Amino acid sequence: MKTLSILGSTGSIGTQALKVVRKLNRDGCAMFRIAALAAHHNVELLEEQAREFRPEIVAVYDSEAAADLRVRLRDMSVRVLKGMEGLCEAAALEGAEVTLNSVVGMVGLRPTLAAIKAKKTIALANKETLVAGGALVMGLAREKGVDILPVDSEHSAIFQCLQGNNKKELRRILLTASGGPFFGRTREELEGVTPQQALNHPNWSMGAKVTIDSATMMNKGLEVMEASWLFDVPPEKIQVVVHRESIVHSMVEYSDRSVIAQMGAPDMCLPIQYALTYPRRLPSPVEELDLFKVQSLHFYPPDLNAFPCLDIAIRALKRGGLAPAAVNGANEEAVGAFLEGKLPFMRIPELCARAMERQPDCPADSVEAVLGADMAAREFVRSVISQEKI
Ligand SMILES: NC(=O)C1=CN([C@@H]2O[C@H](COP(=O)(O)OP(=O)(O)OC[C@H]3O[C@@H](n4cnc5c(N)ncnc54)[C@H](OP(=O)(O)O)[C@@H]3O)[C@@H](O)[C@H]2O)C=CC1
Ligand SMILES: CC(=O)[C@@H](O)[C@H](O)COP(=O)(O)O
Ligand SMILES: [Mn+2]
Repeated sequence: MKTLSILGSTGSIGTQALKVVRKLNRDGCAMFRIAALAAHHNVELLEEQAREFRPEIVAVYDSEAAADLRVRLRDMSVRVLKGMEGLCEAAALEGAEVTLNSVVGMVGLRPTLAAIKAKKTIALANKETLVAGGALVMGLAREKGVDILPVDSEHSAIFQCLQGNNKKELRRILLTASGGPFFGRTREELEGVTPQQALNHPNWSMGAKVTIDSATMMNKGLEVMEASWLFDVPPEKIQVVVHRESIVHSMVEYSDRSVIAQMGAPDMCLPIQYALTYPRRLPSPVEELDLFKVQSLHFYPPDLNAFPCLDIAIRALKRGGLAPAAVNGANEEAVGAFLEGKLPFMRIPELCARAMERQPDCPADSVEAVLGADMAAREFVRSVISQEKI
């Protein structure tokens, strides 16, 4: 029996994680107990999940929503917590062995650190945590002897390709990117795209923020940073390869030029389940890969002119310090504004680049420093939007 805390249980990754748990428990392959659930404000779904999985605590970031949930669950013996404190308590709950962090955004940083301090194994979907606070997270994980198991599909693929091989003999990582809904378009053709068009990912059904990141290719930039921290590989050894079908989830090349790929149907249940059952491989709800149906796989270099976010993120990683936190904060704010119709699509990269330039060179050596850079970048984006009355 493995006991789990799931942060972001109402989201795309969170609900698929509960699907995996439900199926494995029903099949009797592995038994999971859910000790804690957490989300922002979706109390309808949290109530449903709490009644099904009977956790000890449910954390709701929004205070009013927490009060509402407390009333809804008054017939149950469950503690309903609120705010960042509640999120951190859910992440570090005594008795839980694995904390799945699948909240979206920088808000995931403190709970990740709280879980590592409490020596939980971390199943990490929340890439923004590593992008902005990679040095803190990986440093603390090393100090506490805690495993960070990747959930992001490409990183799970790389992790799987590394099993049984010598990391010292790794030559490079080939990180695949779908290219998103706007693959093949020029920069000019991207000027007027709408949120509805950008939310139309060709291969994956995901939350809104990561879907827009895929459309700008900032997602791949964030993933280069995530891979660099997770596998301790410099940016020069990570090559982004556009692969339209999202069947090859990533590859690693060794010194002898052997390239090992991890493939499968594009379904997040697979990497989620591998992180939860690692090192075991159990039957999953993922459909069989039918190569006769797929027939051909395509690979292209990324177009950095049409998708400058990828280049901005790689430059931030090379610069180091608080530059990635600034880019990430600006991106979160700009993506939110784009989704609300307040910012044109191609201004996302422009504002991220400007936020990075404004960020002084300082080490990312404390949570306060990282959150400060994040906040400054967000304020910068907000001030540009309000001054220009976009
Ligand atoms: N979806 C996917 O297939 C993939 C996602 N990822 C990464 O996983 C993470 C989650 O993505 P995804 O599931 O798509 O996102 P969703 O938008 O679908 O879900 C986000 C989850 O985070 C919760 N949340 C948001 N803000 C807070 C907060 N302040 N406090 C507590 N909980 C909060 C939401 O709660 P509520 O519902 O109440 O708002 C929801 O449960 C992201 O970092 C993404 O990049 C990585 C690879 C694939
Ligand atoms: C499923 C997953 O891991 C996403 O992060 C995915 O990679 C997004 O697709 P892109 O390759 O288009 O960014
Ligand atoms: Mn990914």
